[in-house]
Amino acid sequence: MAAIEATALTKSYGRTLALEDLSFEVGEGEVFGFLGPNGAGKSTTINVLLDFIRPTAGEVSVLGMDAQARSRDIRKRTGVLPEGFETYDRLTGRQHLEFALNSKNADDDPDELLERVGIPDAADKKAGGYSKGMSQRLMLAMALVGEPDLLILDEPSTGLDPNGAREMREIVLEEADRGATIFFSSHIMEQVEAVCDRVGILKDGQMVAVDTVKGLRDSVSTGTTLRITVDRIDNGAVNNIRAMPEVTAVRTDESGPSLIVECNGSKTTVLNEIEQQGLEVRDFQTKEASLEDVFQSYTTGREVRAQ
Ligand SMILES: Nc1ncnc2c1ncn2[C@@H]1O[C@H](COP(=O)(O)OP(=O)(O)OP(=O)(O)O)[C@@H](O)[C@H]1O
Repeated sequence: MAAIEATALTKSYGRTLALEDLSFEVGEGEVFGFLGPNGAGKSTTINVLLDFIRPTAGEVSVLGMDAQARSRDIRKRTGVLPEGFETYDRLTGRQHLEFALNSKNADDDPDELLERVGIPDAADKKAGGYSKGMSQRLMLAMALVGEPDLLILDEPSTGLDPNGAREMREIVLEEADRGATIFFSSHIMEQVEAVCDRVGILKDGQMVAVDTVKGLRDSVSTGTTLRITVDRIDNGAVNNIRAMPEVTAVRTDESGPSLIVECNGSKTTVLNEIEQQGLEVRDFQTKEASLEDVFQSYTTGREVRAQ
């Protein structure tokens, strides 16, 4: 059973088409990254999954249940960290958690939850005095209440410092280990790259790519760039390497000294040829397209070449 199954979803707000014939599936236990530029339709999709808004057309099932007919049952088994949701100034961290525990009929220990999200001393302080990062951590603790089967995290790193962002990643991985499915929207590519099994890229309400990070990289990268540190640069050798069928470009960098070789074939063949040309290979690095490059390629149409 898929944890989320969206079929031909369309949502229009007047003349704005926020989602257009959007279909995708998230497997049970999967960590799925949901990327898209501002206005692509990410929040709209999440709101449809939770039945906060109704689609103009199409169907969604969440945890095997129809998102509209069974929204209460779905929300009981789902932890949500919504984007831009504000804590209640006059309630303490513990009171926020008690509210979440009651609504989920769960019996987690609020202190343990706050400890887990890194704000153990905040339990009895009013949320009005929390920093942005503390509020975000409290919201995460609320999402974790009751060991949900599905976690929907909308921009979970908002307001977090680098340590907070790392702890967030660790919690996502722990939850995945426990067997939860995680649907994770983010603009921070390192976060997505570090935790997601698969990534979907949304643009103008349509899913323009869905794959593993590696699969996405392979789909846009026009080749591999090798930076090879050699003992010296020899123009004759460089010309011979440039003439290899798998090599598309060679640049030299006197500092190093290094050769920067763009190739479409095996890097071993290139390295062997460099040695055949009498140069000594001292070190080499391979640079692949980053998820950032991939995102740019799918959302702006610009060609990608790893630098
Ligand atoms: N309540 C609304 N009324 C009218 N238009 C809306 C409404 N909510 C969203 N839209 C429009 O629908 C489109 C998708 O918006 P959505 O908020 O889902 O995008 P998003 O990918 O979450 O963006 P962001 O990354 O900026 O949060 C946008 O063009 C937006 O202006």
